[in-house]
Amino acid sequence: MSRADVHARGRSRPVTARAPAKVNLLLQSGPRRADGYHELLTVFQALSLADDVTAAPAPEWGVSVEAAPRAAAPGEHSTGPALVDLSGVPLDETNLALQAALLLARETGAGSPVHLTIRKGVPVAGGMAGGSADAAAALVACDALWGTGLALDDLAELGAELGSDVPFAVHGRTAVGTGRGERLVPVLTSATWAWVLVPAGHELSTPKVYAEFDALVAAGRVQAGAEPGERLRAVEAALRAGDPRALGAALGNDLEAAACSLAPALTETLAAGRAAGAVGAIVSGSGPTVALLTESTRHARTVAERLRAQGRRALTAVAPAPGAHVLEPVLASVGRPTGE
Ligand SMILES: C[C@@](CO)(OP(=O)(O)O)[C@H](O)COP(=O)(O)OP(=O)(O)OC[C@H]1O[C@@H](n2ccc(N)nc2=O)[C@H](O)[C@@H]1O
Ligand SMILES: Nc1ncnc2c1ncn2[C@@H]1O[C@H](COP(=O)(O)OP(=O)(O)O)[C@@H](O)[C@H]1O
Repeated sequence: MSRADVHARGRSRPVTARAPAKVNLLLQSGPRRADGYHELLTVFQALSLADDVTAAPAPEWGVSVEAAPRAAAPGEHSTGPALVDLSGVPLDETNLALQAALLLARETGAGSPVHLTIRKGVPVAGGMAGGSADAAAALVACDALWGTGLALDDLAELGAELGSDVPFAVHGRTAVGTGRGERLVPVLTSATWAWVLVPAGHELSTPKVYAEFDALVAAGRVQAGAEPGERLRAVEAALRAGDPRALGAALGNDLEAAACSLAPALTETLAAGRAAGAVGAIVSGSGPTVALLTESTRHARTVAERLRAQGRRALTAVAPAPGAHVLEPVLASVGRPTGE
């Protein structure tokens, strides 16, 4: 494609894209590889909890962040700000959304400077891949703004250079991830799954959690990647059957012991989630968000309310959600996830 074609297909107005947070229904980790990454067998599921990124033509490259407005939950009459702490989001060239825009510009030769505005609904450093969602949304928004017209697979491949979770944020839905998590195969599920997310109010660093996992494996306290096929089959069967209790029983995360070792209060949060009626409770990815599976959206609201009554934060979300996609202007203000 020539540069002239690219500009003819691009847009002159700002473009907003939305990309989902994720939970890992299953995360099995082998030992650390020579390149420093762990070989994973994971099942990702994308949530209605999401970040939006607006790309607007600007004199110079830049990024800013604000809290996403929250839609009214059913039965509520007003909306309010999302309770996401934005202080952990870098506003320099280490920001994953800005890195994504610069990478796409470099690879295609098409881009001119943009200012990116991130509206965050996903807790930062919470094990829900919010930074990866921002990178995926920036790729999709800039692709539309500049008219580069890359296929989703090409955007996902570029995204893998920025982080292992970025390809999944591009594709969304439910998928098995292998390699370092960047190689994806979709999983069939026609059911809607209802989640409650309990943010911890502090961050956990992904590299530190993997390092703690290595230490626990070396000490013989955790096994690296036991019985991968069997556990994957149980998750896939529950997804196909649309059975929340079966899926709740099949959830598993090899990083959970490491996350609980670094943040011991998580053990109590997992127990509180089960006691509140969740059919499955798991640390999301490297944590510290706890993801609770429930039987229906109504049940999710009940579980969330029980947890809030104990003074905990609880967000509700449904899954699977689509991957990164452009929001046409009329839709940009609707469809926000609900929650406390
Ligand atoms: C644990 C998971 C589970 O989905 O998600 P989060 O909890 O961070 O959301 C992922 O493996 C995180 O993926 P992501 O956050 O994209 O990590 P990357 O930027 O690629 O890597 C950051 C660091 O994590 C470690 N890392 C990551 C992926 C992997 N398969 N093995 C690793 O050991 C490495 O120390 C690496 O330097
Ligand atoms: N756009 C972004 N949003 C959030 N974090 C970002 C972003 N860009 C870079 N980061 C860095 O990535 C780290 C991990 O953030 P995040 O993706 O939210 O969590 P996790 O890896 O636990 O899923 C943050 O601590 C921050 O330093």
